[in-house]
Amino acid sequence: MSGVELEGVSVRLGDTDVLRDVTLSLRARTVAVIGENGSGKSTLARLLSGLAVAREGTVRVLGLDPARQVAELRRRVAVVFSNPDAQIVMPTVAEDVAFSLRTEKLSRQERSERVTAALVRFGLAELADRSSHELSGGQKQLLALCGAFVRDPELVVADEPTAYLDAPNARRVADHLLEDAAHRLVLVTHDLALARRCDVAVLVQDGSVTEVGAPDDVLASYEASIRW
Ligand SMILES: Nc1ncnc2c1ncn2[C@@H]1O[C@H](COP(=O)(O)OP(=O)(O)OP(=O)(O)O)[C@@H](O)[C@H]1O
Repeated sequence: MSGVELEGVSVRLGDTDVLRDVTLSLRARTVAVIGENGSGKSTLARLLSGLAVAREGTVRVLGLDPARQVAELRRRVAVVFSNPDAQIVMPTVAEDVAFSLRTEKLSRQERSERVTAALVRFGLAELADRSSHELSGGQKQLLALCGAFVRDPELVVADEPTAYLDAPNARRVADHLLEDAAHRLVLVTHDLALARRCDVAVLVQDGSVTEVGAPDDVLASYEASIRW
């Protein structure tokens, strides 16, 4: 199965080339994307999710062109960003998770079972009937993850998914993302311990991908490059 293939990709936002001439072939199941603030990591995640468009070059995600095959991409790729408010749309927790299944042909019972299993998996079962907009920041992030995972995606693109979470929930989410072999993962993170748990790491510096390889090696280069 193909993963992520970028060839000579540039992305311009406003009058800035935020990504420049990025060529990347990712086949590993779990990939960490690391680098300094403003280096272009989120733009890379948005590119893979079809939310940013390449000005030049070719992008393939699971063999799909994110700019053209949007519906297929939405079906197979789940996206989790650090701000969960942007992803919560329905009044209650259970309704919000069910909303993620709206395009799947399921009986009422199948839908309900899938929602319940996902809520249990993310520790949200007791909050099922709560107002989704009254949750804490961390609970909202768990809900956003729940909505992403209930669709059984082939690839999860996650941008700082543990940013709002306390230590136990961060651990729980990291374990779901990293240890569930059912999906591939591209994980943008500043948490270097988390990056170390991935199969491969990608270092982004000033709009370019400067290193791809074993996390220990890439993290060593990153740490050596930081000017304190
Ligand atoms: N909509 C936009 N218009 C113009 N410039 C933008 C836009 N969005 C981001 N940028 C710029 O693009 C660059 C890369 O931003 P990006 O969010 O991809 O970085 P990042 O590596 O994810 O940073 P962080 O670690 O702080 O989240 C930054 O200089 C940012 O100011």
